Order: sequence, then structure tokens, then C-alpha cells
Amino acid sequence: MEAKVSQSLQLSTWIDSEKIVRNPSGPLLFLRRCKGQQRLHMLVSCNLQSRKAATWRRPIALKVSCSSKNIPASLLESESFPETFDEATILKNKSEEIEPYLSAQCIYIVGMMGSGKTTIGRILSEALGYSFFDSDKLIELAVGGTTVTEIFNLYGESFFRDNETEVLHKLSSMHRLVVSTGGGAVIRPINWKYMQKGISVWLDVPLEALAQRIAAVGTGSRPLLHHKSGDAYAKAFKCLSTLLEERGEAYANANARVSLENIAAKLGYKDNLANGKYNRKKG
Ligand SMILES: Nc1ncnc2c1ncn2[C@@H]1O[C@H](COP(=O)(O)OP(=O)(O)OP(=O)(O)O)[C@@H](O)[C@H]1O
Ligand SMILES: O=C(O)C1=C[C@@H](O)[C@@H](O)[C@H](O)C1
Repeated sequence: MEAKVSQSLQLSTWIDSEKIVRNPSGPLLFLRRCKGQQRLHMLVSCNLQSRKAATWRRPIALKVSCSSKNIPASLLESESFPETFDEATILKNKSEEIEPYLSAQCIYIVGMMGSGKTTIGRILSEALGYSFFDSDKLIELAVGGTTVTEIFNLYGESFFRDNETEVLHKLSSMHRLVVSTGGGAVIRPINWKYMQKGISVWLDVPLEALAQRIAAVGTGSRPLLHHKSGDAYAKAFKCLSTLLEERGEAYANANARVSLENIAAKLGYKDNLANGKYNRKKG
């Protein structure tokens, strides 16, 4: 079943200053010093507005179309862009602009199940000319093509976690990768030791939206959500809240946090999470 989604890709985030360019030009990275913080506040924005073009200064939402069948998401033309605006080209240009400052460090995307790590990770890797890896898929390969669900059922979670750590260990010696990590990769401190070789980005998405996305595709491939009874949304919501309570602090170890809620608020969207969509405020 194909799931069409629409999301702003503007990312408002914190990034450790030592991890990334101090003065990049262009809208992919906006620098802003914040009082009392030894960090730079950067607006990482995929809308890539030009600083020179006044008409582009306001945030512009991009639409992302993706499918539940692992088909790479494609960027579609935004309603708010000038008609001639080719955001794919601009995304590419801006990525090329910042890419040297990343010093070939890997980017690790962390976040709860359904937060969009794979969807965003593919787009990011393509834009940066990096390779993309999904750590769950690498674990499946390492265990002879067994699915994550089968690994949990046959060998248990701790076996899965050991393999996850081993995969992250191997990746940590590599460069120019965007890695979509498993939702639980953050719980083991040793995994952070590996991920800290690169830049980690936490996709922080409200529980309601996560549960809605997961309910839309089912919990079959997500063993930690699969065993509870009830309707798909309620089941996903309940399990995800427990997991988030346990893991919230661990996700916060990431170098950067991308909060969908904050982004929606900044863009003037009122979150209407009951249906998983963000609606623009009227008036
Ligand atoms: N911004 C979005 N809005 C709505 N749905 C989305 C969005 N991003 C991703 N999705 C949908 O949510 C589901 C999960 O997305 P994705 O696989 O990218 O997340 P993930 O963080 O990699 O999940 P997991 O850790 O469980 O593998 C997919 O069905 C995808 O189509
Ligand atoms: O949140 C989690 O613990 C998990 C998320 C998935 O990506 C898989 O890594 C696995 O299903 C466990």
C-alpha cells in the first residue's frame, strides 16, 4: 500500500559547533549565536532560500512523496516556490556547498520508529552524494537475510542489539555515509561511542504522528509494537509512549534535534495530530 506523505523539510535544530562548519554561507545552515550556549543555533533547512532574494526569505515548505515499499522519496514542487524554482537543483547546490565542511563525517539519523529516518536519510544522502545505509537492513543481512521480526522471535532482543552494536561499530570506521539507525540504537552507550565518530541527528516527531504513520502501514515489521491487542493506532501509541519515556534522554544525546512540532509552529501550522497532518492556521 503506497503512502503519500507531505512534510515540510525545514529543520530547526541544534548542532554542536565543533561538529560542523562555523560560517557556512547559504540557507542550508543558518548560524545564530545563542546567549549562554557554547553551541551554534542553526536552522538546517531543505528549503534553501537565497539570502539575497528577498522573496525567498520566508520559510517554504517542500513536499515529500514516498512509498511504504522502500522506494526513495522524491521531492516535488512546492506550492510556495516561485514557478521557476527548481528546488532539487538548489538542494543539490547547497548540499555541495556544505559538503566540504562535513569533512566526510557520517551522519547518523536517530529517532523513534516511524520518525522518518529512512525517508529523510535517503533524501539527505542523495543530496550530499553520500551512501545511504539502514542499520536494520544491515543487521538482517548479517543474520543471513532474516527479518528484524524473525530475529526478535527466534533469538530475542538482546541478540538483535548485539548485532546492532556490531553494525554500528563497522560503520563507524567508514566515511560519507548517511545511516538510518534502528529506533532503539540510542539505548546502548557503546552505540553512542560509535555514532559520535560522526554527526547524529534526532528526528523528534510527536507520538500521535508516529502512531498514525505506523498504524497506516501496520506493526508487522516492528516487533516491539506487535504483541499488544487493540486497534493499530491505539496499540502503536501505547507502546511508543512507553518506549519514548524510556528513551527520551538517550535521543537527546544527538548533536542535532529536529523537532517536527517546533517546525510546524514556526511555519504557522497548527498541528492537527488526530489525523497526523499539520494544517495551516486560518487567518
Ligand atoms: N513526514 C512524514 N509524514 C508522514 N508520513 C511519513 C513521513 N515520513 C515518513 N513517513 C511514513 O512513515 C513510515 C515510516 O517512515 P520511515 O520508514 O522513513 O521511518 P523510520 O524512522 O525509518 O522507521 P523505522 O525506524 O521504524 O524503520 C513510512 O510509512 C513513511 O512513508
Ligand atoms: O525502536 C526499536 O527498538 C526498534 C526499531 C526498529 O528500527 C528496529 O530496529 C527494531 O524493530 C527495534
